[in-house]
Amino acid sequence: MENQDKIICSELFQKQRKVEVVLYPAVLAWKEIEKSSKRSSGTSESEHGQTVKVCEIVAVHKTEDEADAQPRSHPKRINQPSQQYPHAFTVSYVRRTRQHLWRCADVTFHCADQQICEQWVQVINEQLSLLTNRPKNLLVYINPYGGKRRGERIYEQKVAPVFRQAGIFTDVIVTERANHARDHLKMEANLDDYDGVVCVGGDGMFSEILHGLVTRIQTDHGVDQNQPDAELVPCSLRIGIIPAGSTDCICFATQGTNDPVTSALHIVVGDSQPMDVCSVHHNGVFLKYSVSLLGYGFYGDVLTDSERNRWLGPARYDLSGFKTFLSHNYYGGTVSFLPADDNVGHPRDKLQCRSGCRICQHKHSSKDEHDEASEEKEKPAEDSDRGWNVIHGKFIAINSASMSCACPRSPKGLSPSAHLADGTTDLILVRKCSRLDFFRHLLRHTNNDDQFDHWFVEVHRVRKFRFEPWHPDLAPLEDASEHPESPDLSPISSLQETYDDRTAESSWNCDGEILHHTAIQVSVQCQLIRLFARGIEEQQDAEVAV
Ligand SMILES: CCCCCCCCCCCCC/C=C/[C@@H](O)[C@H](COP(=O)(O)O)NC(=O)CCCCCCCCCCCCCCC
Ligand SMILES: Nc1ncnc2c1ncn2[C@@H]1O[C@H](COP(=O)(O)OP(=O)(O)O)[C@@H](O)[C@H]1O
Ligand SMILES: [Ca+2]
Repeated sequence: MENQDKIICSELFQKQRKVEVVLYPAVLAWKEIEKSSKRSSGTSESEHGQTVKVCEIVAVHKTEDEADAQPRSHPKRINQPSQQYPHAFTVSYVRRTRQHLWRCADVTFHCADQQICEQWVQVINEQLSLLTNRPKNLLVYINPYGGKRRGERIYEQKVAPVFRQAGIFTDVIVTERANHARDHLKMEANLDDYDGVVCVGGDGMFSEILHGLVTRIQTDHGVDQNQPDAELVPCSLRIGIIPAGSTDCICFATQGTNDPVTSALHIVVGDSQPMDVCSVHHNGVFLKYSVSLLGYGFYGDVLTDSERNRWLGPARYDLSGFKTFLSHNYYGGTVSFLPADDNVGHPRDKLQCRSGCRICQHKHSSKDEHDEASEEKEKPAEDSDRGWNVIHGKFIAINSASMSCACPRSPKGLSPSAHLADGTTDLILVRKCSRLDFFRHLLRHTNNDDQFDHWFVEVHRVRKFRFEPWHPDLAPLEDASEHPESPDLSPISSLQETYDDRTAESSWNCDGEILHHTAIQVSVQCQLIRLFARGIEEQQDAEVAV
C-alpha cells in the first residue's frame, strides 16, 4: 500500500480481475490492470475504471463471510485468486440508476495481506468520519395507515437495513393516532438526542412533523407564532421523508422520485436542502404551516370529498378529482398579494429549481438584508397596503405552490418553475371558465404544454397573500373580468341548479389538511426548515470525474 500525499493505492482483486484501487482525498477509484484473455474486448467500465465520491460511500466493512470473500462463481476451485487473496473488504456506495433513483451497490476487494485489508477499512472509515453532516441518531415516526398502509413494512424491509449498514442509531415510534407524532415532537421528544427526524408516510404525516418541530423550536425560543410578522427561528434538525403516502409530493419534488431506498440514502449521506414554509393566519391567529400546496376551490373540494373515501387509498383522489371536476364549482373572493422582487424570476420563465439552485442560494445570501428592507417597507400601519395588488373575482381554484408540487400524477407539478427555497410562493388564480377549458388546463399538468397559457389563468410570484371570500351581501353582481362563456362539456349543468355562487364557500387544502377558516393571510418564511435531500439533480451530476 502506497500512501503519498494522502493518496492511497493498492493492487487488489475484484471479481477475478486485478484492479488498481486508489483512494484520493474525496474519491475512491478502481481500474482493471490486467485483463484476462476472456474479457479482451473489455467494457467501457473496465477500461475507464469506476469512481465513487467518498461522500457517497454508505459504509465499508471487512468481509468476514468466506462465501463473500471468495469470487462467487468458483468457490471451490483450487488455484483460484481467492487463495492468494484470502482477505477482503466491501465498500457499499450510492449508485444512480434511472430517473433519480438511488440504490446501494457493493464492491468487494480481495487482498493477500490481512494488514492491508484492515488498513483500507480503517482509512476509508477515517474519511467517512470526517463527513460531519451525516446523521448519527435519528428519531423515526411511522404512520401505519398512510397511503396503502405499507409504512411499517417499507421501513422494516427497505430503510432500516440501510440505516443499520451506515451505523445510524434510530428510535422508532409507530404512531397510534393522528397527531401523535406532532404532539410528541411538540412536548415530549428530547431533540438534543437527535440529528434529524424521519417521517414515514405521506404529505399529511410530513405536515405533522413540520408542525411539531417548528412549534417546538418557537416555544423553546419564546417566539409567538400568532404574530404574523414574528421572525421565526429556523430548525436545526433536518427532516427526512420516507414516502409511504398517497401523493408524496414533498418527497417527489425534493428528490425527483418517491422511492424509499433513495430517501434512506439521501439521509445516510447527510444531504441538506433548505425549504420555504408558508405560515397561515386568520385574523392574527396562527392556523397552519404549508410547504407545498395551499389550494382553495378545486383542490380544497377534492380533499374534503376524498376524506370520506380514505379506505380507497391513493385512488380516492382520482375519484374525488373526477367528482369535483363534474361539480364545476367556482367561488367569489378577493385575493391580495405582495409580489416578489424581480431577482427571483417568474413562474413562467421555465427555469427549474435544481440541486444547488442559484436563485435559492442568492436568496439565502441576501435574506437578512432583504428582510430588513421589506420590514421597513411594510411597517407603518396606514401604509401596510403599499405594494399590494388586489384582485376580485370568481375562481375555480386559487393555488399557492411554494414548490413545484411535482408528484407521480403530475411530474412537472402545479408550478413547474417554483423554487424550494427562494422565499416566495407561486400564486395561481384559475377564474371561472367552462368545463372544457378547465379540463384543458388540468390536462396540461400531465404534458409539456404550459398550464398558465389560458385566458382564465394568471400566476404571480409572491411573498405574502391574503384571501377574503365574498360576503354574500357584498358580493358584486357580476365579475367584471369574466370572459364570454366558451363551449362547455355541458350535459351536467343540472348539477349546478342548487349552487348559489354568491354564498358558496370552499375550504383550503393545506398540504393535504383541511383548514377551518376561509379568510386567511399567508406569509412565506424563507428557508425555515431543512430536509435530508439535495433537490432534483441534473442528469450529468450522476457522472464523477477524477
Ligand atoms: C385530466 C388529468 C388531470 C390531472 C391533474 C393532476 C394535477 C395534480 C396536481 C397535484 C398537486 C398535488 C399537491 C400536493 C398535495 C398533497 O399535499 C395532498 C396530500 O397528500 P397526501 O395524501 O399524500 O398526504 N394531496 C392532495 O391534496 C391530492 C391532490 C390530488 C388531486 C388529484 C386531482 C385529480 C384530478 C382528476 C380530474 C379528472 C378530470 C377528468 C375529466 C374527464
Ligand atoms: N396512527 C395513526 N392513525 C390514524 N391516523 C394517523 C396516524 N398517524 C398519522 N395519522 C394521520 O393520517 C393522515 C394521513 O397520513 P399520510 O401519511 O399523509 O397518508 P396519505 O398520504 O395517505 O394521506 C395524516 O393526517 C396523519 O395525521
Ligand atoms: Ca418557494
